Amino acid sequence: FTFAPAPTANLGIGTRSRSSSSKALFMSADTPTVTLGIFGGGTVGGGIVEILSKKQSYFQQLTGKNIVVKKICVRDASKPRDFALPEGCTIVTSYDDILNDDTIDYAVEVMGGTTDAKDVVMSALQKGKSVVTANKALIAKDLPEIEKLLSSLDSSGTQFRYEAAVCGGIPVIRSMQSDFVGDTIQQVSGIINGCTNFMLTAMDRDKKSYEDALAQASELGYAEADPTLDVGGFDARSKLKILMRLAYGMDVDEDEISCRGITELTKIDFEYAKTLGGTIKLLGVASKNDKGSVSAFISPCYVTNDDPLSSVNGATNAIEIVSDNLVSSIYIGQGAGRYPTANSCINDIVALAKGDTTPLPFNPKSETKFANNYESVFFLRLNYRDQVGITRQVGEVCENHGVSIHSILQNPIAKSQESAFAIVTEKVEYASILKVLADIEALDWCKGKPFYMPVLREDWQS
Ligand SMILES: NC(=O)C1=CN([C@@H]2O[C@H](COP(=O)(O)OP(=O)(O)OC[C@H]3O[C@@H](n4cnc5c(N)ncnc54)[C@H](OP(=O)(O)O)[C@@H]3O)[C@@H](O)[C@H]2O)C=CC1
Ligand SMILES: N[C@@H](CC=O)C(=O)O
Repeated sequence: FTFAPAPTANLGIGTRSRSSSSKALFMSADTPTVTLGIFGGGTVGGGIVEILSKKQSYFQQLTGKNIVVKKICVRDASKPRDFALPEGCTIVTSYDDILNDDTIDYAVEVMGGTTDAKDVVMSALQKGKSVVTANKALIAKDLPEIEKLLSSLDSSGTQFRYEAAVCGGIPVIRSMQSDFVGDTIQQVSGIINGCTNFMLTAMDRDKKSYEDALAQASELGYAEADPTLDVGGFDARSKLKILMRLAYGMDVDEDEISCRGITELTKIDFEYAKTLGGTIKLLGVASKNDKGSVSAFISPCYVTNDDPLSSVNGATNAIEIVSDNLVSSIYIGQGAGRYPTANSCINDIVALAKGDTTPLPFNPKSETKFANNYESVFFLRLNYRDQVGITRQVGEVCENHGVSIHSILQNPIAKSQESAFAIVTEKVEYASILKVLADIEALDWCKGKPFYMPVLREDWQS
């Protein structure tokens, strides 16, 4: 390949640029090169390689450098890849092939997991390689340790970027790192898992079964390697934890965040949601209360049809940030999939190659406390064996825990042994709802675990 020499602006800022030494790998003998080692050649890794190939000369103009993928580390080197290997790039299976290669400037970690991925990221940083990752599970777990390492490094040119880790293609990390300095964030909420939003849309709108919806989401590259992380809400919880750190400077223990995925949802919940004039979305919500502490949860939520979130379908994500100055900012875009996610990694890679440093220091650690409770209107669904006095007993249980009932819905009973009705409460504490549910579950007519979900806006019926 021969390209015209690129402008030489920005050379050497934040990177260890060199002149190229190999014609096969490098496009021009006198254009500096930044060399990548990518850990992972799957959905995201493949997308990064494809975009880099497609926009190679544009990136050269933009950064003044050739951005070259030298090695891709995978688990199984013999597996066919669905992307073309760049010329001169080799597939390797040992992390050290990248980590110990001094000609590699940036490590891109897109293999997932939290054990080997952590070793790879820490080791790359220690060796002076800037790191770009899409791994929310790792960041949610280990960002403080990574930051500590970063601050101990001699070279401020060694950077760590993770735009793709939250909501795939939406540039929300960058925005939260740089656009809210003069603002105070009160609430961060929204649809932050593409796989489950795709599934809920497929089940509700397209009448697909849960299994078919999940199979299709996996096929399209939306699901995690272990889809339990998606359907169980854990992937969304990792992202919410990262957003909470950026919004409030707090490091909450992930396990403290109430986390319910979409596995408890049944057809009847969608039917009742429809009767109420809305639908169901898996949401992450972190909100400051009037005492200054922050509560958070991942849960299916009832959303009215006139709420903007109700029409966010497929793998699209949407995050609303409520803050004192900007009031409400909504970010909508593709939250999962090859190109949206790779696009965010590419933005990080190109920013590094240009010599940009991370917009601002990460939000400094604050003393903000986590409160494992929140207030909401709740939707409850109870499966029961029909008998006299059920609604009276439910009313009594609610009264015992100070929970006021707003309405009760019951579709005509088709099978007396297998019926379900729904209750909508007034605004109450989550802790009270848990007590109500425990008492109801102990009643002899109650079949299985009652289901509950918050109703998104407290003014939903006013
Ligand atoms: N897919 C998406 O929409 C998004 C994904 N992410 C994150 O990006 C990361 C990658 O996701 P994705 O591309 O979908 O995952 P894939 O499962 O598609 O790809 C993972 C790649 O990593 C390789 N790999 C996995 N484990 C190892 C290991 N121990 N040693 C060497 N190579 C390994 C695999 O090798 P092999 O091919 O040989 O099996 C594969 O090439 C994850 O952290 C994920 O959470 C973030 C946002 C969106
Ligand atoms: N599995 C994740 C991928 C992106 O983060 C999702 O579906 O959101």
